[in-house]
Amino acid sequence: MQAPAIGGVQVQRGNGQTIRLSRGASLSDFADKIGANPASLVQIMLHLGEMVTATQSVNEETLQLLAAELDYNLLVVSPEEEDRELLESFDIEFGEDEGDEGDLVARPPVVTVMGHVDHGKTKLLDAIRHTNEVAREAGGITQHIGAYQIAAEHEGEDRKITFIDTPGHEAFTAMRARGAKVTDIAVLVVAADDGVKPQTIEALNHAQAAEVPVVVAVNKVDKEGADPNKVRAQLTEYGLVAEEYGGSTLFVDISAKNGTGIDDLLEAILLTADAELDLRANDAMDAQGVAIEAHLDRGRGPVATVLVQRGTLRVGDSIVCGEAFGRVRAMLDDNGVSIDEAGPSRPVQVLGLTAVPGAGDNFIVVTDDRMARQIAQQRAARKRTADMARSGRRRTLEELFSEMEKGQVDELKLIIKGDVSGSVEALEDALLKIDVGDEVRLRVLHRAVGAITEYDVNLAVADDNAVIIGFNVRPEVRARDLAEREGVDIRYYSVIYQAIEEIEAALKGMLKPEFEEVQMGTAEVREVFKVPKIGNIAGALVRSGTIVRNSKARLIRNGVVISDNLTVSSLRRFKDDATEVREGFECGIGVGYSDIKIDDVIETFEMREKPRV
Ligand SMILES: Nc1nc2c(ncn2[C@@H]2O[C@H](COP(=O)(O)OP(=O)(O)OP(=O)(O)O)[C@@H](O)[C@H]2O)c(=O)[nH]1
Repeated sequence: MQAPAIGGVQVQRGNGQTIRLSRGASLSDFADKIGANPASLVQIMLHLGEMVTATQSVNEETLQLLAAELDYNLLVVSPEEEDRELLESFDIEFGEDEGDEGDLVARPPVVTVMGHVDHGKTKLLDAIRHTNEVAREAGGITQHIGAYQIAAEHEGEDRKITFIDTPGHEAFTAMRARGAKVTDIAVLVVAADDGVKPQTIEALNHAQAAEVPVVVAVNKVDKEGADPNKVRAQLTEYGLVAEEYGGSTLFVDISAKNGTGIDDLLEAILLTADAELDLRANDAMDAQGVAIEAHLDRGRGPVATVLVQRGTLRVGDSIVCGEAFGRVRAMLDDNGVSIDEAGPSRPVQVLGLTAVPGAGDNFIVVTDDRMARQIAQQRAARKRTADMARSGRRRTLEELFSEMEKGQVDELKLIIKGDVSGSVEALEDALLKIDVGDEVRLRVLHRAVGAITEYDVNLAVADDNAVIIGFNVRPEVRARDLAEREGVDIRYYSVIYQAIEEIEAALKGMLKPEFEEVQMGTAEVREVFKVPKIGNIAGALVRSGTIVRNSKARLIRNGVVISDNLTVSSLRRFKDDATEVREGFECGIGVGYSDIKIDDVIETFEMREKPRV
């Protein structure tokens, strides 16, 4: 075959041949597929006007550009597709093999409760469980396993409904970010005395994006000043028109506190399920479903709550769940009662896995332990590669801005977290006022008070390339890990005008970041000592990295920055001065600041010059 020169480089052309690459692949991966030299692909990209290194993960557009140039038909596969293919290689179809029409039986709807803070999600979930106490099996006691099932009477029939027992859209978003579809119906809780709030809309957006029908629970109608009709009117603006107003959404007035209206709400859920969804599953096949929640129990080992979506799960089954596998040793239902089998829509706690799966991981019953182990191991290996590629995949603020300049992105999505509501609001207002013409827009996806949580990071992942702004707050440990894994950009500020200046400068294309903060170490304060002349010294355990004398430091309490601009002025191991103390060791740290409390975290950092891309 003729191999023409492109920009002076000889590469075999594809003649329309199809190749497949995973999302976030590098030029090197591309080169592997077509048996070319990675360096020559780098040169071709340069010729096409893009500077990328061979190992850097590149976006789909770039891959397609290269494929078109070389005459290959490129299919970029998502992680979900890759997993589907992995399972297919074991002759397993996830979520598809529902059998013939005749094999399908009705299954209960799976419901998630969402809504604004304090509007009563938790109270409602408790109330629903409570109304059903009579139906509980003898000997059982309420177990919070992440989901529960109740029975409600509907048109003279006893019908079951499964509720996901983690209120809020955190769980919903986390699962959606992992491609899992768990919820059939969303109950949107709106307090009648408070009306529609930002998070009400956010929750609604999540439900609509996932194409999940919504039932509105207008809560707290017992309260003085409650105005349920106002809630109906407000939601009309967002496309939720109540049935009594000529629309198709069911609104139910309830009081989660007094337990009124709960039966009507359950009825509305079943009516919506019957009208809008055809919820059926094959209960005769090997079980498949999703992990909802999992943890490591000291006595019992990994414990996972799974939702069976199809088939019947039985004690003794070999299962694989994400990267965990094992044989079902025992199953417990939401009353803590040991059961032998669980059919579609039933949540059960499973014992016997080798590791703790992640929420949103799928589980599958396979023919034997060996197959379960192989699938789990292949997934783990693939995830390691993907993680490596991915940490470079999501774009940083700087890259987003450069794409905005080129007109490729016209919206910057932000998630703002701050220490007090005043500052969060002030920051949001100020940011939204930045005027850089019509081409680019700023959109705030979420703002709240408190440390940066896993939810925030998941939201940034689900909404592709949102940037998180931490105003005097820091991420929780798990959120930090997740952000690192997913490559989500988190920006820290402690002065409002600085945040505004940087974002404004950036939006105008003038951002020239030269220094970045690099975290060196964190230490947890265990004790506080008073030392004459020096002040308070923290007896601390180094949690991560290394604490180095004279480095810059800040003090964090409950995820909120108490003081910035500190310096590690004294550092001691036992009675001796130390220049540095590593992770896992105890030491005495003085930062020239007296308001230190037990459980505070001392974070040290360094300003490093940013490598130019
Ligand atoms: N009067 C009245 N108070 C209610 C009702 N439902 C909930 N509350 C109260 O409202 C407050 C918030 O209820 P929660 O159930 O914690 O609200 P939530 O939506 O789960 O809140 P977050 O978990 O913080 O998002 C609590 O003090 C409840 O007692 C109700 O129907 N009537």
